[in-house]
Amino acid sequence: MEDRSLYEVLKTARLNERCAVMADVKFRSPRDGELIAPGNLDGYLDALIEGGVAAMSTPTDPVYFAGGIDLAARIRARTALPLMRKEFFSTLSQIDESVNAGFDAIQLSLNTVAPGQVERLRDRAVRLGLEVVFGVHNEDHIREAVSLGAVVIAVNNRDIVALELDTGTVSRTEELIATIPHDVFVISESSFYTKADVARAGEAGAEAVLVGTALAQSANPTELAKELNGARLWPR
Ligand SMILES: O=C(O)c1ccccc1NCC(=O)[C@H](O)[C@H](O)COP(=O)(O)O
Repeated sequence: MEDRSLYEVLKTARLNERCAVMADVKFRSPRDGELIAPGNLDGYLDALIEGGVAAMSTPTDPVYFAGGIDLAARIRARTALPLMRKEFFSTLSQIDESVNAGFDAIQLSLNTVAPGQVERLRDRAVRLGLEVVFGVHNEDHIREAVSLGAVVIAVNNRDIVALELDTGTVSRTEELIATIPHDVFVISESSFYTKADVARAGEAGAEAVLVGTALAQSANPTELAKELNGARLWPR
């Protein structure tokens, strides 16, 4: 029986008072161009695992992020860590596809999912056993996520609607986190480069950070992951 769970990773982080590091396996980004060559994927994943990342995500959008279900399947085959899908979700078939590809969780970013679609997508995901993370970028999104019964909220420090071309930093998480109920786990996403950035997320009370570009651009992703790991998580 599968026991991979992103929720469990976040619960453990809270228990141990240590901010977990999640790796976003992002092949390209609109801001930075190519990040991971598909030919280097297996070695890159092994380096992340050796570095002690607690979970992974991957954007499957082919247009802006050069991702895909085929690449996700390669990630799934290489690691037993919890794996979350990032996508511009709009159809129920994408949810079914996520299960078939072996994802454990999906992120429904409330600024990208069409109004009225969120409940349908969430209900299908829950019914099929996927964990659901609500992606937010402002207080309105947080209110909406809470009203939808969120267990996990991901604060994206950058604006995905602007394809993350903006200059958002962890300060967005610091500003918004007080409006998130204590019993909801928080992932702070995007713009993490240094140990000091992760320390700020931990001090704000985020159970995890999601790191993509910095790991992909690092000459030594294993060492960087180790360096980012272990930040103190302060109670909210
Ligand atoms: O966040 C989404 O909903 C999303 C949907 C489709 C494609 C990509 C998406 N997000 C990408 C990210 O959030 C970032 O890649 C991730 O936080 C890592 O950021 P960084 O460390 O700054 O590369």
